Amino acid sequence: MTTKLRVENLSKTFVLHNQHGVRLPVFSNASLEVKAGECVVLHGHSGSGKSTLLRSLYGNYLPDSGKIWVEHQGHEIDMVSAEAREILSVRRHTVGWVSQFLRVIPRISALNLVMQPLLELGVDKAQSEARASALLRHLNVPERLWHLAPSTFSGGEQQRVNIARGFVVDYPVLLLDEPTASLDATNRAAVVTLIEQAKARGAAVVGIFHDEDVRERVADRLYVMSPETAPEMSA
Ligand SMILES: Nc1ncnc2c1ncn2[C@@H]1O[C@H](COP(=O)(O)OP(=O)(O)OP(=O)(O)O)[C@@H](O)[C@H]1O
Repeated sequence: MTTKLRVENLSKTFVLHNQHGVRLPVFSNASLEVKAGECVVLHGHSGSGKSTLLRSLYGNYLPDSGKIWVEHQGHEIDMVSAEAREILSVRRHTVGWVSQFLRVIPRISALNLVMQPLLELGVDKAQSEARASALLRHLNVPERLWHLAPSTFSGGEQQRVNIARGFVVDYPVLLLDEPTASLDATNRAAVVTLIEQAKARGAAVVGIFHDEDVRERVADRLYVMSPETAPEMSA
C-alpha cells in the first residue's frame, strides 16, 4: 500500500506573546504514517493536542520542527516548509478538511456551497450538481433547503452541508475534525458510510472522533497523544 501521509518528529509549542511569552508545548517528536485506504484516529484526553496536530497537517499551524510529507500529484511535499501557493495547491487537489462547523457564505445556496470545490477543479456544472445532490440526499438534508443559504439552517443541518462539501471531491487524503459531533444516530451512520467509501477508494484518513462507536467502526489504528509526545509546560 502507498504511503499518502508521513509525519516525522513533529513538535509544536504555542508561545503566548500577550501573556508574558508563556510557552505551551503541545507535542514533540510526533511521528506517524498513513497509507492509502487506512484511517488513523488521533486519541488522547482533552487538551492533549489532537486538534493542534490535525491543523498542523493541513498547514494551519506551523510546527517548530519536523516534517509532514504529503504525496501530491506524484511527488512528496513537506507541508512544514512548503510555500503558501504549494499549500493551496495541496488543499485544492490532495488534502480535504472536514470540520463540524460550516463557514456560511451569505446568499450562496447549500447546493452551490457543496458543488464549489468540484467547480474549482474544472468539473462541469451538471456533474458537480449531480454529485452534490447525491451527497445532500445521503446526509438527509431536505431537498426544500438545497436552494437556500444555510445561515438559517439548524446546527445539525449546517454540519451535514459541511460534511457533504468535504466529501464532494475524492481527495487522496482526508482530515476529519469531529465530523459526527452532535449528529443523531442515523446521520452518524451516514457519515461512517462516507468514510468507509473513502477508504475503499484508497483515501488515507486522519480523524478525531469523540464518539466511541464511530471510532471503532472507522479506525484501523489509534495514534495516542501520549505523555512522551506532550512535554511539560515551561515558562
Ligand atoms: N491557538 C492556540 N494558541 C495557544 N494555545 C493553544 C492554541 N490552540 C490550542 N492551544 C492549547 O494547546 C493544547 C492542546 O489543544 P488542542 O485543542 O490541540 O487539544 P485537543 O486534544 O484537540 O482537545 P479537545 O479534545 O478538548 O478538543 C491546549 O492546552 C490548548 O489550550
